[in-house]
Amino acid sequence: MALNHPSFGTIDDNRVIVFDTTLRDGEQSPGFSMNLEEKLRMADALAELGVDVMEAGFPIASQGDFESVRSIAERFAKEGPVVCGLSRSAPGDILRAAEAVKPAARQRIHTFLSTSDLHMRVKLRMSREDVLEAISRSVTLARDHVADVEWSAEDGSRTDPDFLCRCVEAAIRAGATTINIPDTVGYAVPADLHRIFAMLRERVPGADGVIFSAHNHDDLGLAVANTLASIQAGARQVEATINGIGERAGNASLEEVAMALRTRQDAIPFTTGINTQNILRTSRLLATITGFDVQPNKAIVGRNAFAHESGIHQDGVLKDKATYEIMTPESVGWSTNSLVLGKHSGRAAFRDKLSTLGYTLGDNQLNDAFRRFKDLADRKKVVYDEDIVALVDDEVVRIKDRVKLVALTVATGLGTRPAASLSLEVDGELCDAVAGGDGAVDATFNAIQQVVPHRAELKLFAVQSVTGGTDAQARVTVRLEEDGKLVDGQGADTDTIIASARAYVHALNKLLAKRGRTAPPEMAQAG
Ligand SMILES: CC(=O)SCCNC(=O)CCNC(=O)[C@H](O)C(C)(C)COP(=O)(O)OP(=O)(O)OC[C@H]1O[C@@H](n2cnc3c(N)ncnc32)[C@H](O)[C@@H]1OP(=O)(O)O
Ligand SMILES: CC(C)C(=O)C(=O)O
Repeated sequence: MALNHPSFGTIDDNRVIVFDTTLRDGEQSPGFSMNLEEKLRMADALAELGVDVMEAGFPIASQGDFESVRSIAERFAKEGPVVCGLSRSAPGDILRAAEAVKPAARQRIHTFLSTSDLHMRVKLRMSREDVLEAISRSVTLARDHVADVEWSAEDGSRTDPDFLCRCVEAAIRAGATTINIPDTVGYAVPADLHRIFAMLRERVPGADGVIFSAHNHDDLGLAVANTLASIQAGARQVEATINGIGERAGNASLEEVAMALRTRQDAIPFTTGINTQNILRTSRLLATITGFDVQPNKAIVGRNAFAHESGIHQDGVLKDKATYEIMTPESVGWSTNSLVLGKHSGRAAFRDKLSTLGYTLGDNQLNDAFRRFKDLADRKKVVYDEDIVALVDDEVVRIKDRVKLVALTVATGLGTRPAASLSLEVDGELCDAVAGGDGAVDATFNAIQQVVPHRAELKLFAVQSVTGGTDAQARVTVRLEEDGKLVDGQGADTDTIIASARAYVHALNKLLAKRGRTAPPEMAQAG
């Protein structure tokens, strides 16, 4: 049956109202306090996102909170979401909330009181009868000020079912238009909430004239699942926060609930007014304002939510995105998905990355470059595009080399003379050498010179870091001069000494090429 609501008029049967509480429960996350200007920026973003109700704060909490709610209410004085202020059942709280939300075109007072035996006995020190009376008084007072009143049974999911029915009945009789049953401590499992909402709708007189609302905390990681179960049992308002922020482990994440509904229309056929393309932007704004980034694996808005690293997935996505993406990245505001190259990647993604970087390699070159890429990925946490460019440039120039670096070990330390032991393949023949030097690089170059004696002088030795971090690749340039001919060699590796050896060998290969491809390199005795 379509409902008639003071703020929304007739609400379609399959429409779920999104009640955003980022600025109230979200702000209860330790360290997430926002100042007035930040709250206003967030409020604008939430309005653009399309939330139906914005819980702007808890006006009695402080002068600052009152002014934030009041300013947000002024911001939406002509149109915009319903602006809501939270209050305990105390008259002072309710009057303060009423004053704060007053400028808004559509105003709501949200008043709450604990109903579980534990909370009533220990925290409130009130009897059941006291609580029932306080519910009637507080909701009546709130209704004297606004037409749209939400009442919440704090710790509702742990409340005795019969008593919960009596509390909800009292709130409806006093004029509440929305009844919220919070899982305040994140204790419930989906079946619990399903049972509670089904029970209230069946047993409480007047239940069909109000909106039931779900407000779930994530202490067991079930906030979103519990919210979806509540909808399936008849809740038509969901309370949620951007990035799932909120008291302790947080609240149900708004973006996850909205996208679960949109993606699984077949299972939960309900709609929201959320403009999903704004989700990422809103999430990022909140992270910027609070200084807390979401974790990379966070659903929908985490850096990895649409990133694929493993070869089998990347191959699938390149063939058809639907193989591993259940929604499009564009639908929530990402410009595209991403294939991240790492040690689990395969040739398909590597080839695709090379082609976006402008390289077309033959099969042999590709295989050699891929082997080196895997080797690099084993040693380096993140393989950036710059790493691939360095690696492929290195591979491409090396493909016809006559001298190849096969193995290198360097021993160095305080108080010992560095020694390098290496193996080179020269025109297909394996040659070993051991040499000392005035440093690890010097020893390495001396060992190379033992295998391939030459008259060339070292003119330049330059080391550059390809990316940041201690696991970054070093790109080394070596310049040699022989008989007035200058050659530059490049080498890249996460190990600076290996990169140096590669660069030196590369320069030597160029010298050999300049001497003429038929002339054999002067080779020392293998050994
Ligand atoms: C489940 C939730 O998220 S509820 C919202 C939680 N958010 C907040 O608490 C943030 C804002 N809170 C505050 O700024 C302060 O706690 C205030 C201003 C509300 C109250 O501050 P104080 O008066 O110093 O009280 P204090 O916070 O120490 O204790 C809370 C009091 O409220 C009472 N109380 C708690 N819930 C309710 C309620 N729904 N209705 C009436 N009284 C309540 C408690 O029993 C306690 O009363 P007591 O002092 O007589 O024992
Ligand atoms: C005030 C209520 C809705 C609340 O935040 C809770 O119970 O978690």
